[in-house]
Amino acid sequence: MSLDSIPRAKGRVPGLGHVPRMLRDPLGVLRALHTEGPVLRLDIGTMPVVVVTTPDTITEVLVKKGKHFRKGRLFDRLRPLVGNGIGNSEGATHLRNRRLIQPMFYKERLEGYAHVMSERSRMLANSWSDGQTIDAAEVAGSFTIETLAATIFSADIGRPAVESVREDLPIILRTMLRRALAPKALDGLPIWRSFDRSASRMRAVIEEVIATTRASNPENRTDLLSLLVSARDETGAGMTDEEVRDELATMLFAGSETTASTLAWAIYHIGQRPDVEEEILTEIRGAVGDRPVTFADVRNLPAITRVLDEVIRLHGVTTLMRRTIEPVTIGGYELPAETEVLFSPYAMHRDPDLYPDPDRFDPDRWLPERSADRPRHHVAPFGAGNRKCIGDKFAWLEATIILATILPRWKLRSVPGSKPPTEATASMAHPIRVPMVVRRRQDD
Ligand code: HEM
Repeated sequence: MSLDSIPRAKGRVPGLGHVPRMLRDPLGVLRALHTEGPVLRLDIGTMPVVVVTTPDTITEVLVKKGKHFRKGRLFDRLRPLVGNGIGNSEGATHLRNRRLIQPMFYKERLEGYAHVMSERSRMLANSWSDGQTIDAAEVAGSFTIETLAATIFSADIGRPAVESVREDLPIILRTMLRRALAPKALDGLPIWRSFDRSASRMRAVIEEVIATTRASNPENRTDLLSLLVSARDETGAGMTDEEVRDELATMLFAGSETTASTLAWAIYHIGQRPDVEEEILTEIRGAVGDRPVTFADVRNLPAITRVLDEVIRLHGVTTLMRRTIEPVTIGGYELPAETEVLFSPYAMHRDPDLYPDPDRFDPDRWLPERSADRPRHHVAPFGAGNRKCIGDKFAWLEATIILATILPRWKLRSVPGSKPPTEATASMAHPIRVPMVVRRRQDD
């Protein structure tokens, strides 16, 4: 069994395969592949990767034939950071640890995190001055990293971890995707050293905080780390320090850039669309008024949810991968064991066959009357199947609370003359800079 029958993607260079094309314009290539066929072969150096581009073939990989797959190369190469956390572990270990972690995202926990999110959103809103220019990408980046760290680590003992996360995580995120896609032969390059240094520093600091938490009555605390340290499986066994460290690093990695990018794009798009902004403000006035936004308010703010759903359609996760563990047929092609498979939620969500006028920001696509007939598997910003995102509700909660807190106080508009933000490729198609001017609303 070989991959020879699968059509090759365009733009292959002898020896390097499609790497030059991918590194030059990764997002453009991912989108272009959707016009080349449902199943394609891409060569990363000499390693073949099968790309699946349609909702049906992606669902085959993630759900219908999911048991024939493991996580692939992209995730292997994240091990220096996330070890064997649930994003990376497999089989019984994944199942056990996912079950132990899941309760941390139950409603009663989210209610508690919502307090932290709401308080931090008010602090942010109070920190601006009228007429100030901010970079919404930077603001969203620090806000989500610090809020995640504040919900993960208890405030008193987690400070060193929060500091390290704030310094090191952005360095790691900047280098991550390129490192994952570059051939292994390039591993020794000095450009990766900052990734390795930051990853090991962050892991060392997290280890220290775990030790302090274990020694400090974690049963009486409600932060995520204390919950992880106290969690027990059905045999009564808990997680080792190493497991806890890997799960924390996984949450920090999986939960920060993703949410930050969504938030920054939401602020940008709302600033471009006064009609959408007005709809949101009317809703906030009716549902929340002047008091702090709570967990219970979020379901009464559907106009914000529609904006977030549209933002994640336009600017979502760029690349995910799997590896076959045994021969399996996908899209009519037989893939042998150990085949690397790649797919892009970003490119799928911009496919004009699925979303007419795909580059247009149109939150009304998500109105019940316009989305009711859309097949569920055409929408996969958080993945699907047993590896679906565990933090989707956390992310939407945080983004909704911050938007509902800042928008009634501040009007945010792009700096006059500034160009639309460029999409950079990390795990998300995140905006590089989003310069915005903030104006106090009562001065309108
Ligand atoms: C806009 C925000 C987010 C997006 C778009 C997003 C997207 C995703 C996607 C697509 C996956 C599936 C990966 C795969 O199939 O290979 C995933 C998994 C995961 N996400 Fe998220 N995520 C977001 C926020 C978060 C947050 C806030 C957290 C934690 C606090 C989180 C934690 C995780 C974890 C632990 C996994 C691995 C789950 C497993 O393999 O069992 N994510 N995420």
